[in-house]
Amino acid sequence: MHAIEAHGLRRTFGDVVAVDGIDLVVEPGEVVAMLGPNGAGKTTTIEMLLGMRTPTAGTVTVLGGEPTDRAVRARVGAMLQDTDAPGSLTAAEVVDLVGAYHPVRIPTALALERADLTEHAHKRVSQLSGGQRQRLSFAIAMVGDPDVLYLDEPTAALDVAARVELWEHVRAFAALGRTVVYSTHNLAEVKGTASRVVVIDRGRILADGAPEDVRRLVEGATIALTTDASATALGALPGLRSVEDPGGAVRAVVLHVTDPVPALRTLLASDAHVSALEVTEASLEDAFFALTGSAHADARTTQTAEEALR
Ligand SMILES: Nc1ncnc2c1ncn2[C@@H]1O[C@H](COP(=O)(O)OP(=O)(O)OP(=O)(O)O)[C@@H](O)[C@H]1O
Repeated sequence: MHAIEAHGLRRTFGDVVAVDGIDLVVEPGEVVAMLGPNGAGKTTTIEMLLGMRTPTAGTVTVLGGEPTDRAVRARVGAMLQDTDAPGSLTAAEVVDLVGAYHPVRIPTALALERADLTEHAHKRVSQLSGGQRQRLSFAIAMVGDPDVLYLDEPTAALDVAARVELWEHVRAFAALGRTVVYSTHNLAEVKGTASRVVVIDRGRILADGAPEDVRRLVEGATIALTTDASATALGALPGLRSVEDPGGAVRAVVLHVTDPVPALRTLLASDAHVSALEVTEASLEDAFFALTGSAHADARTTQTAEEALR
């Protein structure tokens, strides 16, 4: 049995097509990162997988049943972007309440511990900071010991240390063989956590596979170096992406090219002094930009680099 099976999922809001025909089959134990820019349709997709939002078209099955079935809901945990809990209750009381709904649950203290909220357990929700409230949402999502866990941009309000902790807890949870689907627009949050990445933009899936496979969808390399080459010489290089300290005698330069060899040959054949040379193959970030058409953003950067050299 698949953990999640969605076919032809579509959702419109008036004229806006938020989700435009998504097919997604997730097996138990997979950790899927739904990666996409703002407005890509990630939240709407998660809401439909949760049975909270009715699809305009398409079907969803979770753990072999309807996502709206009580028995299915009891085995699903969700951390959404804005979960409201009664401000007058303490964090522990809220987790307790949600735990009482689940036939199988973990102790409240353990859920709070996994969310690093133990020391704030007896604070009222209204007294928690934004990040602490987000961690409370994580504790709520975990208390029912779910088989399927959805996390919608779970680290948005968290500081760096809290982010690291949260991903450690997610990885430990996934290591138990549970299914996790999370949304993010932060590439750093794909690496090391997701076993699979689904790149989504304008309501459609653009790529779906292991992070390594998605990265391989784009060819190319990034060349970083420091040089005293003239502005004219730099301007003639292909794939110029950024120039640091354009007015200085020595500049840090980044190029993105399909084939690094001709660019390197041009550079090294010139009289310019080149140091700190680093060539790296295309990253997941490059793949993401290429797939989502955020290449426009790249073009803008290049233009800025060229303008900086003028
Ligand atoms: N309730 C709604 N009413 C009208 N339009 C909506 C509604 N919810 C979402 N949309 C629109 O649907 C599109 C997809 O939104 P969604 O929130 O699913 O994207 P997202 O990928 O989660 O974005 P973000 O990263 O910014 O949270 C957007 O254009 C959004 O404005």
